[in-house]
Amino acid sequence: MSMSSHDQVRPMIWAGDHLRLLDQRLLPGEELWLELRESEAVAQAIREMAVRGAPAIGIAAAFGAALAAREADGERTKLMAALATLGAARPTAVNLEWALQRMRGLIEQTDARAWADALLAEAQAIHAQDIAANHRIGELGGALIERGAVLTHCNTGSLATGGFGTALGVIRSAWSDGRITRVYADETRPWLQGSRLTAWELVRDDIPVTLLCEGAAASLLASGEVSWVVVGADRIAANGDVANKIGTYGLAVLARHHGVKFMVAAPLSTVDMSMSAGADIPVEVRAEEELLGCGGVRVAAPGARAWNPVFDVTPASLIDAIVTEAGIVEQPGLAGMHELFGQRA
Ligand SMILES: CSC[C@@H](O)[C@@H](O)C(=O)COP(=O)(O)O
Repeated sequence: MSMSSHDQVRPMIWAGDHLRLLDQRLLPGEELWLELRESEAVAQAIREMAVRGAPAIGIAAAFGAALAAREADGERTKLMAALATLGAARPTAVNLEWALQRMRGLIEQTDARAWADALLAEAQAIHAQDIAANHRIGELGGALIERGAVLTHCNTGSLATGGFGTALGVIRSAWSDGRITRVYADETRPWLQGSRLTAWELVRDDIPVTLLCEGAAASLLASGEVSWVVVGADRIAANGDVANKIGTYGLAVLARHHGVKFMVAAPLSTVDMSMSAGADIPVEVRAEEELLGCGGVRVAAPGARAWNPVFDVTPASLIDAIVTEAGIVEQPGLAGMHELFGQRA
């Protein structure tokens, strides 16, 4: 199935009795929709990055839980085991566990015979709420941007969420208000979410995008052209520390050094007030092979090893604003985070 330019991209669609999922590993070359009929297939799609991006994996897991409810046929142990498998698929983005906790709460409140319908309705609600949250984040974050160029990292757009995007939603919104002169996007090694996915989304929206390798970010920020670095998040701790795609921390250091503002845009489902500081956030380390090659072709010298952490933690002190659908925390710290989020997230 192909999509024409300007269609709203959705990373997944519930198709009556199964989940249709756009395989992000093949973009932009091929638009292949996977048909997932079992919860284990959804867990595998999350583990193997067919779907990625914190909110999107939470939504996919919710649909996976709905499939699991059908498979379990009223057997609580079976259903809970399937939810545990989904939850273990990736460790850093709290959105995954957040969505599954909503499902567990519902299982407690609902008669076993109604689990399948109730969990499906909840998954659809999570999906719709995420899209609405993104639009609000876009409005709030977009209004912070003074006219200038922005730099973003990884992919935080429609593909990484229910639709529209977090950091990319901010950029979309500020672009349509005429506040952005140019969008720079890091290519984002090793999965190239920037060059494959962010560029694909922006080009479809007729928003000009200029790619750079992460190593060029210092020179770009030194040039004075960029007014904001805008990124997403996989988990935000109670003190405002932020886990996001590897390389985000380096960008925040560079931004502070060059007097460039640094914004984190994320929905409430990414805020984890139970985690007191970023040091406690589990950081996923993926296979060495992902880094030793490119596009499936080995490029590193034979015998070389690789260290492949796929997220890092940016201290709150380097962040100027955390933007959520509930509002903005400026210069985030414990007090500001508690004032806005309390026990909500
Ligand atoms: C709105 S997406 C926010 C984050 O999930 C995003 O910046 C990111 O780090 C995605 O990492 P990925 O490994 O592609 O799942």
